[in-house]
Amino acid sequence: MRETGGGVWGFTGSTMTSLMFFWAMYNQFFPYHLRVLIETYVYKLMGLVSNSVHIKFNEHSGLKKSEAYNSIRSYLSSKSTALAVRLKANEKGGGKSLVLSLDDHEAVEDVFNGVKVQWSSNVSKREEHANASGSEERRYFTLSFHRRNREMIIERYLGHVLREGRKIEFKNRERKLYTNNTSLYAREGKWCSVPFHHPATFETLAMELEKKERVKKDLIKFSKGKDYYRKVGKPWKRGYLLFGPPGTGKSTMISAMANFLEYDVYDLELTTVKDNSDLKKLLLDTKGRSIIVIEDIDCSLGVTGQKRKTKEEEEEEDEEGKKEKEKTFYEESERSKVTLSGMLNAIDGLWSSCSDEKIMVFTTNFVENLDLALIRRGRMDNHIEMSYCRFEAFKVLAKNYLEIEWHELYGEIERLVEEIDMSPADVAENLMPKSDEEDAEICLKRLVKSLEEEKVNVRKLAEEEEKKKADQEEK
Ligand SMILES: Nc1ncnc2c1ncn2[C@@H]1O[C@H](COP(=O)(O)OP(=O)(O)OP(=O)(O)O)[C@@H](O)[C@H]1O
Ligand SMILES: [Mg+2]
Repeated sequence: MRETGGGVWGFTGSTMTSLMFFWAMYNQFFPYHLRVLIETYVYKLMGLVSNSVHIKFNEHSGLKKSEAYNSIRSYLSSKSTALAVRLKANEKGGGKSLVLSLDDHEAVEDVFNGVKVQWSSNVSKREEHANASGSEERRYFTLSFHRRNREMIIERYLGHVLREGRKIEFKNRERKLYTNNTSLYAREGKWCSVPFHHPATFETLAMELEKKERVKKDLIKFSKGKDYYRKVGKPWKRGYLLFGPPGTGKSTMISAMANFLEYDVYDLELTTVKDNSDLKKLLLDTKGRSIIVIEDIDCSLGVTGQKRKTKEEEEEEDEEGKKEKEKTFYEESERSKVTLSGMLNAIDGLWSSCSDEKIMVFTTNFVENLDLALIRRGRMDNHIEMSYCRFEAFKVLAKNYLEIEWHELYGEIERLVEEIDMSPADVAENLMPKSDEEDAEICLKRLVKSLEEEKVNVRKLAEEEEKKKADQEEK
């Protein structure tokens, strides 16, 4: 692909300047309807004498922005940054970086399977009516090629351009965190988004390496599984249940997953969902390549009928007990009328009605409180336990917070963390230097002290428990 702003046509710089001057004058002084008439006849004349085929791609199709136009722009931007002389710079991520694209009235050549095509970026003024965006400028790309290649270009090249363009668009887009929390910013029953910039990655996530690798492999398999899911007749979705005590990294893991796959995140706050039908609408209103998260789902399941039951409890369950399942998730919340069955329907309805790549994640501190129907495989396919900080996880945290791989205190710390249950959040807090004077040794010693104190506390509690038991037995 090479730049054809002037050289390809064999024009000298001054001829080019004259042509551009002529073009500007033409746009300035000829009324719109006259230009349309002239252009129609010029095109017709050119069609009679030329072997070229031209396809026009408008920026707007009807009231909407054309997705094809956007994909073509992204495709051409990847080509033209290296070759075009005149580029346009657009801000991305609130001005943090720039995306370059082909400037107006600029053209570039592309080669596909040995066939040359030319793309030009055009803009014309339209005084009569403003277009859908309210602007009076009408932008479009024109693809020109020899008529003998018509079939190949239309059937293969265009598909290639749109596919590649979409990939680039996806990479360049600003990722988003959506919320339906009305008390924050969203309108009731609607998503509202902010830029998603969480720094967590799998490298900084503290957990057993083997488990971490398993999760990563699972995610890669899922994201590349479009054809596989189609082959086996399954909607392209996957559910994850993250469970474990507070501060073990469940929320951090979600951010790491989103960063790893470059997905958007939808944080679904069930308490603000009015009823089952609103829940369904919200879920259907989510885009593909996203993670839909319901945090602390155990807190939403205060209804006894929804808990996992023992055998005796199951036997005791009468008709009334069964009806409990239809009770709202949020008895304490007067607004939400979302029920368990509504939730199950929304999840299944969502998955079966749109096959975009979507991941749903539930987190809970008390997995035993959840209804089996909610977390059965097929709904929540992968159950991941986030556990207390053991030595492998500690090493990751020490690397993150202190930038060290080894220290003479490691032996003692290994013995302690394997014995004492301390969450990665608490370990991380101990490892974080509190001032510039604190070095790695001070932080590690603080951790050792904390772990030993915890050990004493645990022993004391166990002794008290035993004493209580003994007292009760005596009575
Ligand atoms: N496994 C981990 N790896 C790295 N950092 C962690 C991990 N677990 C916790 N942390 C640190 O502790 C903080 C709290 O962790 P996080 O919010 O992910 O825990 P959680 O399991 O979601 O807790 P909760 O059950 O209370 O929601 C995080 O901001 C992070 O800094
Ligand atoms: Mg959390």
